[in-house]
Amino acid sequence: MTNKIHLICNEKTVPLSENQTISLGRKGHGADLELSDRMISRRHAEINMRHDGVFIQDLGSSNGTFVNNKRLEPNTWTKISFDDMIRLASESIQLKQKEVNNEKPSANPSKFIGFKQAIVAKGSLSIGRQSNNDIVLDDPTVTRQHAQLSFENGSFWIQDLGSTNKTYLNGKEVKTKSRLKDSDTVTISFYRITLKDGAKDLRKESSAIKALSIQKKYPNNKIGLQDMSLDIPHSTFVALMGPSGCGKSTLLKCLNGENPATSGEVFIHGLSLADNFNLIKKKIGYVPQDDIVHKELTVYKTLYYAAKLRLPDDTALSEINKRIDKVINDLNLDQDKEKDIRDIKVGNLSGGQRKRVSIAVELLTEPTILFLDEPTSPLDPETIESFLKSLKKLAHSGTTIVMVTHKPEDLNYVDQAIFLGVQGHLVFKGPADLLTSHFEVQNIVEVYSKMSDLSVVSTYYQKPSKIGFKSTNNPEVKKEKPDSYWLQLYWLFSRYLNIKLNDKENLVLLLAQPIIIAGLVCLVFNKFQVGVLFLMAISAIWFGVSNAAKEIVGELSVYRRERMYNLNINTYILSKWMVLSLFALVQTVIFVTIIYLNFRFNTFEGFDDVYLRPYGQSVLFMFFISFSASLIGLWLSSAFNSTEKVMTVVPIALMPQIMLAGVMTKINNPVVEVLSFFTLGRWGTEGFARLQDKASSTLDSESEVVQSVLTSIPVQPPAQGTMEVASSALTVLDLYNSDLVHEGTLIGDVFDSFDMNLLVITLLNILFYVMIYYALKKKDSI
Ligand SMILES: Nc1ncnc2c1ncn2[C@@H]1O[C@H](COP(=O)(O)OP(=O)(O)OP(=O)(O)O)[C@@H](O)[C@H]1O
Repeated sequence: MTNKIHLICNEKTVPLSENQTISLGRKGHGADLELSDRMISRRHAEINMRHDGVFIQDLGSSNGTFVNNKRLEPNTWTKISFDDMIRLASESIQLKQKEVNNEKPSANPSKFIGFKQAIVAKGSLSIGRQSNNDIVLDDPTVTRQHAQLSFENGSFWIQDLGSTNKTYLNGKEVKTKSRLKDSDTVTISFYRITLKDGAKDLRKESSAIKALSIQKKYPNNKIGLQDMSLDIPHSTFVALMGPSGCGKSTLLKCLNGENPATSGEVFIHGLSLADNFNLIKKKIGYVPQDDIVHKELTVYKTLYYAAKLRLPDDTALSEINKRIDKVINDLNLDQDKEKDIRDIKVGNLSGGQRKRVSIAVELLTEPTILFLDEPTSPLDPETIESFLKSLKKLAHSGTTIVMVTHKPEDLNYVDQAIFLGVQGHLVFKGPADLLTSHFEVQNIVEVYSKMSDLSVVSTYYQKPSKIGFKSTNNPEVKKEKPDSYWLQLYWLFSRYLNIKLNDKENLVLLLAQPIIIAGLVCLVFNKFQVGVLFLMAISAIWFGVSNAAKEIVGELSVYRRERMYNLNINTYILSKWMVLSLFALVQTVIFVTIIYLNFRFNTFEGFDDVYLRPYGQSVLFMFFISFSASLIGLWLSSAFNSTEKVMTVVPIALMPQIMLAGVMTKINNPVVEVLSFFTLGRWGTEGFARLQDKASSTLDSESEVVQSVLTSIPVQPPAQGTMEVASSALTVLDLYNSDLVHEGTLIGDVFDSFDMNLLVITLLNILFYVMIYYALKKKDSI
């Protein structure tokens, strides 16, 4: 039996060992001593026993830590003794000396000194989120059974058990069972595991953000940020301010890895951002200036799909719902008792609520740091107050928040401020209430005006000391592939389909399009002819392009944010293409059915066999054109940065489809013909003509009649006179444009079959797919 110091709270007792830090926090958040009072912050306080006594420090909790009724300064160690009254919010804690049996190796080695012995004794230790693991890492981004440490053949080993967010050994993903040396570091989420120290939560050990001598130069040689260093402690709420264009967003993107610094290094909880980006990015929340939510989805669906796309695959629905409830509660989103906010569409929320939903999406993964770019700009003063109060509460319960703002009054809610002068100079970092005195002015507005003058800025510029710092150039940050392509594709498809189906107005318009256009075709053409086939091809192109043109550009902020997290470009494109194709199929069926029925039952007397045929193949071919045209629309949508620009270029993309199809005018110029190879208008019309001729040729006896009807119908202006309508033996192909489909053209007979038409369209699809891919990839570095 030995005497040991214990911490006692309610019925719980935790022994203290020398050099051991015990964390205290709210139940369910992985603290060593968990307290159930809701007033307790997630990471409330820490107690540490050293050779010279026992010390306590408050970790910036919302409701404070008290020793003998005196509130402790956050992040400052205070010595405590057996007689002290220690209180965390309303929970009392006592320090006591107790007699205990000598300990045996613990089941949870993270709380045990002999970590290596524990592995040897058990043979292997499981690591994961679920409570039955030997090492429990209570973090939503950790998989239930995440990894395993083992001792075999005289060596220690680490193996990832197929976790969603991976296990890293010295910064590299553990793909196969790997030998572990004493000097190695295993990282899972923000837990660092070494054979010497066991599992440690890095968030408790070092500053949240440390930037060492970072600089940003844009490719056009414009300086985004001048050399600067920063150190942001954990659980602080920081305002990032400065005149317009001084580099606030640039700094935010350097710190969160979206657009890394050109030189220098950023550390997040002691881990190099460049070396560990794939790990760190899962624990960073970032809400850019634009909302990162879809207006068509309800709040619940928004959070549900975000959870499905970001949390480990094995997260049960009950866990997801619990997390959704928690983030809604943390952000005070459920104040309206009349209607559950979960059921309200994001588009029907106020600006402040919408911003909170964007933040809620980010909080699902329990980020350790939250970057917010001007969240208060669109909010009214009343909303700002409650909004910033909930952010402050969030920061003091463990989430470091860096918020870009222009509003001086926001400083009343933050702990620290960082101020940038023009041209990216760091001119102030420290407690927010010292900002004006630092610049010897009366108010923040004067700080702004002083820091807009370059000559004044240089006197306040805080140039970092380079002593002992080795500069790294261009820390390359790579975007990661998703954890499962199929699952990501499934959830993206499902979310996008939901968005489209929820937009009822758009749905009605989509269905009205084929009815109106096909109706007009039937009205204008009293008999079936090549002009109808041409308009079928052009309508299919129109459906495809117009349905897709706004679909990427309209959600660029969501794309960029998700891409930073783990979005794969291919699954993204495919999810869009699949949903758009479904709509294209419905539109095509409606269109072809109307055309078919009209010309089937409304024929010239004696020419009953002249109508659109075969029905099935016509539907499939028109769908194929529309499906292919969706790619043109998606390419336009990915190549430009605003919906207005895309809508301006849509007609430019559509006109060649009409002009180069060979119906309006004969194609007899080699340059124009080469251009026509790249249009769906040409291959679509030609394909329809071939289908028609194939069907007519089976009519044997009537074939001449068929052909004569086709040729006997005058082509509508302006095509009059442009077609060969000379002989009654002509086919639709002849009517269409003999130069395009017969010998004597650049490519002669090579494409003289329907199958070849399909092949060319397929090749065009590949071309456009590659173009979309690279247009989207380019957005990574912007
Ligand atoms: N991708 C880029 N390429 C070139 N220059 C850029 C790029 N992004 C930003 N800049 C320039 O870097 C400077 C800082 O821009 P940044 O957007 O970071 O400023 P800001 O302080 O956030 O501005 P605001 O308050 O208006 O949002 C500006 O002069 C801007 O024109």
